[in-house]
Amino acid sequence: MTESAVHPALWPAPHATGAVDATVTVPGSKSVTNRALVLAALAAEPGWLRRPLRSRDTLLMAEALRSMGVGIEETVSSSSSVAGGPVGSGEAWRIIPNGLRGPATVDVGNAGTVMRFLPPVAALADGPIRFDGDPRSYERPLGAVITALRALGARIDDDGRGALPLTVFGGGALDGGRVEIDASSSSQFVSALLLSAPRFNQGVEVRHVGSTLPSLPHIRMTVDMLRAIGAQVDTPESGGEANVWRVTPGALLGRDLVVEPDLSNAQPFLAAALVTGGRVTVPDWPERTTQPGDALREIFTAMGGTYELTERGLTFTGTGSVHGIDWDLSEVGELTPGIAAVAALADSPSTLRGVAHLRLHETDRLAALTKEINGLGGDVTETADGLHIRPRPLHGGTFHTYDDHRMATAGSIIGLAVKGVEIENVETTAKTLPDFPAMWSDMLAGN
Ligand SMILES: O=C(O)C1=C[C@@H](OP(=O)(O)O)[C@@H](O)[C@H](O)C1
Ligand SMILES: C=C(OP(=O)(O)O)C(=O)O
Repeated sequence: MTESAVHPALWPAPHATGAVDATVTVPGSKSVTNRALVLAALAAEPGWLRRPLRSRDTLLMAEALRSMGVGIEETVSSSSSVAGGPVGSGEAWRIIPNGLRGPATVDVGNAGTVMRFLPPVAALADGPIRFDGDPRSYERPLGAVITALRALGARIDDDGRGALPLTVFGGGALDGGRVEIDASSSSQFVSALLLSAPRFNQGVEVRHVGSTLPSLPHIRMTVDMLRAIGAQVDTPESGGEANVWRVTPGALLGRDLVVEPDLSNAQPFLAAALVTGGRVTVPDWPERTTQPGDALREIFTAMGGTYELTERGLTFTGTGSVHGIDWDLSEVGELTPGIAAVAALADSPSTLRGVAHLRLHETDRLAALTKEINGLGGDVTETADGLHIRPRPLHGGTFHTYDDHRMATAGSIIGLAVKGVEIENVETTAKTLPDFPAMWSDMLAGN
């Protein structure tokens, strides 16, 4: 949780003078876009990705795959309808798989999906692939993936810390087989091994052996997307053993996929409806999804709002009061900063549990939320696996973000209700939502 060495300009978080009433079109899901890119790169034929998220994390993924030889053409599509529903004109990426090869250098930035999903892909490449990234990427856990890949036949050089930087010496193929992994610090370890596994000679059997496993919906997303592109996957839910996933080797199809809006990035806008007693509609909210953000319907309802899911999308309405909650967020950890921000404005205390692994996210999110909300006059304490939040009258001040997009959006939610909040480095939202400041102002202007 180190503060930025340089202090970029402060962004005065807009204060809401009344109830918001807006429709907010949210760009595509980071998690879906980056999985789709990996799967399309491993496929046996070209594929399309429509309405992909264009943000730092997804551009880093695309660039990394390109550097390994994959063709990714960015086009503006004028197609009026594709499988999955009408799309109108918009951005589309054509992905043309090719023989994966090194040498290449991959910049992972601070993207968990890039640093975890790509080393297995690199193991399939012909030649060395070096991985490097932001200083924080050196601290985020990766050791379990490195160890698992070595057990599956990969050659990897790292500096012995089980983290970046490292080089994967791809041999053009990987044996695969059975492997045990402790994924209690990130579900992305399991997703990483499963995503590339159809291309391993023996596929994979991954057994999670840790005490807890966070973000299960993200593992379900991996499995669903693998199946949709032609892979055979056995899971605990499909009658297999608990904590064991199996992927059979086989060719992947070229797909035409429309990316759903990022429901976790919809969070600050729904929160705005909740804390201002207003109304926000997010078009194209999927009826069925593995995205954890879908849980906001239930969580923000428990915090005092109501919602309607219609063909226009999800309309979330605040009632004017905001309540505290006692909630296990282990499945939906990435929603914690936004929930904590709303909880700090509630009429009763909250306990957020099950998210110890957030200490290893973009920053130590439990420490950062505690420090920044308390810096505005709040009363937050860290627990072993979460936060206790006792709402207090808050005052203005600087909200530091520690290069964490979700800290920036969390501070903005508080700024709606508290005058004089200034967000340090709001540009960090570019990780997954580059237009956030403009979208936020437009929402307040009722557009
Ligand atoms: O697989 C994914 O796309 C993600 C999984 C989760 O990671 P953790 O399991 O490390 O929390 C989530 O927090 C992250 O934002 C995205
Ligand atoms: C934890 C997150 O990202 P990453 O994919 O970098 O792990 C997040 O977006 O909240």
